[in-house]
Amino acid sequence: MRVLGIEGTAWAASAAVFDTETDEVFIESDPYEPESGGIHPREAAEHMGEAVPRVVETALEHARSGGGVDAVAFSRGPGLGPCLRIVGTAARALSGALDVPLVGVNHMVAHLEIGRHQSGFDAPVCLNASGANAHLLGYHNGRYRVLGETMDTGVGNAIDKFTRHVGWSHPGGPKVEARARDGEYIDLPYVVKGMDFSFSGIMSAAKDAYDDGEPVENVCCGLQETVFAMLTEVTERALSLTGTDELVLGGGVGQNARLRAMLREMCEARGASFYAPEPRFLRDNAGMIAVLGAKMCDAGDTLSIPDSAVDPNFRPDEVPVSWRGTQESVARAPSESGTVRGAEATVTTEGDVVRKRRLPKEYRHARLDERLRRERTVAEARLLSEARRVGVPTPLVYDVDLRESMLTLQRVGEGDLARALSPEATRQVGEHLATLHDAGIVHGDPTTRNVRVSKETGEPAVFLVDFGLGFHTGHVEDHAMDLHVFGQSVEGTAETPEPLLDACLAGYLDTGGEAAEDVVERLRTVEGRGRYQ
Ligand SMILES: C[C@@H](O)[C@H](NC(=O)OP(=O)(O)OC[C@H]1O[C@@H](n2cnc3c(N)ncnc32)[C@H](O)[C@@H]1O)C(=O)O
Ligand SMILES: Nc1ncnc2c1ncn2[C@@H]1O[C@H](COP(=O)(O)OP(=O)(O)OP(=O)(O)O)[C@@H](O)[C@H]1O
Ligand SMILES: [Fe+2]
Repeated sequence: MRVLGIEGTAWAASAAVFDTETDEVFIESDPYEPESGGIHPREAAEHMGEAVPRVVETALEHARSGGGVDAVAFSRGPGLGPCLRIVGTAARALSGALDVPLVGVNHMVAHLEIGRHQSGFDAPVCLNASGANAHLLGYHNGRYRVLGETMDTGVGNAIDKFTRHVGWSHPGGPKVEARARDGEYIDLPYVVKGMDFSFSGIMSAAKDAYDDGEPVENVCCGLQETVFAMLTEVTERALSLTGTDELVLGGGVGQNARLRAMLREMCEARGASFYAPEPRFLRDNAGMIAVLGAKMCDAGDTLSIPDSAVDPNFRPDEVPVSWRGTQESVARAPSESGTVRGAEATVTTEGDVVRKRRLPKEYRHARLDERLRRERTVAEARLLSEARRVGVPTPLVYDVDLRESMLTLQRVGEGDLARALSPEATRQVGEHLATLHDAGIVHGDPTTRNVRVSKETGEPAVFLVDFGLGFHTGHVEDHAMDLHVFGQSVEGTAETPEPLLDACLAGYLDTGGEAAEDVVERLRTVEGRGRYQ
């Protein structure tokens, strides 16, 4: 089968032909390059109007030599409405004229499927690092689950905003990469919440540093080291949570050599396999649309013209994944023998005592690494004790060794919640989170791996562990984020998440009273936020 792919969500007018027999992908692209500032939707659409017919013609010419095409696949979203509509119109017209099926592809899922296709991995975690997006996806229960994502802008857009501020032309990513090579690392805010993260604080700090006279190459270096360390950390957390040992990278920012080096190093250190497609498949391109289009077409997942509207806010977790088995999953049964390797630390159990040591992470800048290990060890020791004082079951802290970033803790529970999920247990998680929040504490990373379950007395009793990302706050948004992080971890790994999540919220509301109602309301906003900016 040969599939024609058409891409044009924002800047790349691109057409491709994928031949399923030879696995060859022919790509013809024509980028829109704004004269000044960022991507302007109207100008971008004008570019699509001119360039799409041209690149399509070139691709079709290529296909004709092989006998034509058997299907037309196009990017349905997410992206800029005016651009998407031009691509949609072109695709509909072509499928009609050539009398072949029409396939509507989610651009973000295409960014990850190309890596899965080329790597041959079964069930990887996927990091999409693109301009308008940044998220971690894993296939589970018939959908791609968002395990973590940006709480504000996409990673490329964040970098591009900084480069606009210093007067560089779009796109800024490659310029930051080049200048960072001559720079020295500077400290910038580092914000991760479980597997979610945010760029707004670091971007304002980077602009301020530049305005205050810090040499731009140093700001570029600090920016890359911080932003990519954040992405690598949350990726490692997703590997740890799901138990998988495969990672694929997608998206235009994936062209950055420093990001790829960090991810590769992190994977090597934990014995995971890493795959990054070559650059022509990382940046926006129609090749990835054609490749996923072929899989969808093969599964009979085609569109009638009336159902083929584009969707500028098309989320990857909305896509019914027709081309994969429903039993496949990114989640593996966690192993718990001897030394456990979390995302951050190595945990060794000796009788009733566990030693949690935050070993240096070679992938991140030594100064950043030292700062994070120290801050988190201190926060964890303090918050474990404070939580315990307000009545939340946590391990006793026996010893704190800051030089080694090591905590000696009481061993609690017989296993992780990930292996003992029940509505009774998640209800208790809800209750404990409400108690914590009422005391002005957030956990910061309440996943199913950071809750221990004991069944000594028959009924499950849960303990919260791993407060390294916790902090003091009375903000509704921070409290809602705790619930959101827990929800994402349950959805990404549980067989039937709904009753578990309902029980958690019921426990939260029963214990937390009126304040909890505000938090749950905010949770709905957090979940419904269209984060594509
Ligand atoms: C929805 C769709 O239109 C959007 N596409 C998109 O953002 O284009 P993409 O090609 O995936 O990524 C472009 C981004 O990738 C960044 N970029 C390109 N080369 C880079 C490099 N060497 N280092 C860092 N960033 C780089 C650019 O600065 C720009 O922000 C998306 O996938 O989010
Ligand atoms: N006090 C404890 N008692 C029993 N088991 C524990 C205790 N603390 C941690 N563990 C176990 O060790 C695992 C890793 O611990 P922890 O989550 O603290 O490390 P981490 O590296 O910060 O993990 P991550 O960042 O991936 O959540 C936990 O999933 C849990 O199974
Ligand atoms: Fe993209």
